[in-house]
Amino acid sequence: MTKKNQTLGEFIIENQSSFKYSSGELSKLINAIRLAAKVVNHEVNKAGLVDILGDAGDTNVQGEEQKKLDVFANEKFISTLKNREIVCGIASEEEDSFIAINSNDNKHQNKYVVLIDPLDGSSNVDVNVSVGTIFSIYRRVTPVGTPVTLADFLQPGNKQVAAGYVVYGTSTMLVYTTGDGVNGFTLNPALGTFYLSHPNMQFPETGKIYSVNEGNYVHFLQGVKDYIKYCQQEEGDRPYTSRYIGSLVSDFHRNMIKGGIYMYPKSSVTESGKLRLLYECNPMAFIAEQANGLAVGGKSRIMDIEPTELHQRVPFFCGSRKMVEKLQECLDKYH
Ligand SMILES: O=P(O)(O)OC[C@H]1O[C@](O)(COP(=O)(O)O)[C@@H](O)[C@@H]1O
Ligand SMILES: [Mg+2]
Ligand SMILES: [Mg+2]
Repeated sequence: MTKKNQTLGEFIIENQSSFKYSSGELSKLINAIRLAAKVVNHEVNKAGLVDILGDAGDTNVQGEEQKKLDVFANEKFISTLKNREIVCGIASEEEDSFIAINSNDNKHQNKYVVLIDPLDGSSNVDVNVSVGTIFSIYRRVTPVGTPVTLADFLQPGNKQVAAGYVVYGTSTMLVYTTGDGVNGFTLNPALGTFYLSHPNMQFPETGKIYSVNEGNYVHFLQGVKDYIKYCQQEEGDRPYTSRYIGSLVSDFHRNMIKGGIYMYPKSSVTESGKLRLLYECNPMAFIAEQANGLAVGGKSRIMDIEPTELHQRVPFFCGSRKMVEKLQECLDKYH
């Protein structure tokens, strides 16, 4: 029974039995993510006081300039998971390839792999605007006891066993699902404890907020342009309000609470869109669907896309059911 203000630790133990593969391993994994999130939160909160702002002076496999906090968060999540020997592999936005984790006895006994966007919204890091972390968890497909392979990571989103995000904002929250609804926990910084503050989160059926980088408008497909025009029309409960933080986690979180749609379409400049399927779109899609929302790439359900590459990008439309359906209606007219 979900009790408001239950600690995350209590919630994990209490809900372990409702998880069909429960052996305690996933609980340990979520606990490790909780710990790493607190370490990163501590650094983010005092970012201006320590030498952690600005560029790290390196580019990642996406060709993006890495921020010092990207590198810090990446190291913290990887070392926290590695040291606890609870995963057999990790893939990260900041790592070219996946990392195979050998347990001390070299027996690869663990059955979960984690895919992570250690710091989401990097363009906002230096300007004190909320950022996040995104994680996605799968059971491996290769036999336990053997080294993980790429196949363990290239699984469709509908195979996820858990997914979540941390938002480092005015407060710090960890929101996650194991396929049994979505729950949000707020960190009490004085106690260093996450408490259940948002039980059973649900996207409102519809909303009045649309989130898209309109700076790319001229490059969008006609169907997307039509939907944005629809949002801006003086009719019925419209025009909607445009809100775009530029951190997927923060835009998604606001829209899940208030009702809204987030869009990162493909365009003549970003042919496959910008967001990465495996550690941005799939985890957010799992949460959206568990919260009665929708997540599509256009016609296709994001979680049914068969991945082909670790860092592949896809167009992403996600949010309140009725708003995503209206967008699809606009797209269907042309494509
Ligand atoms: O600046 P743009 O092109 O609008 O892109 C913003 C989007 O890119 C991202 O920052 C990509 O994520 P990373 O910061 O993890 O690379 C999303 O969080 C955000 O929604
Ligand atoms: Mg990101
Ligand atoms: Mg990132």
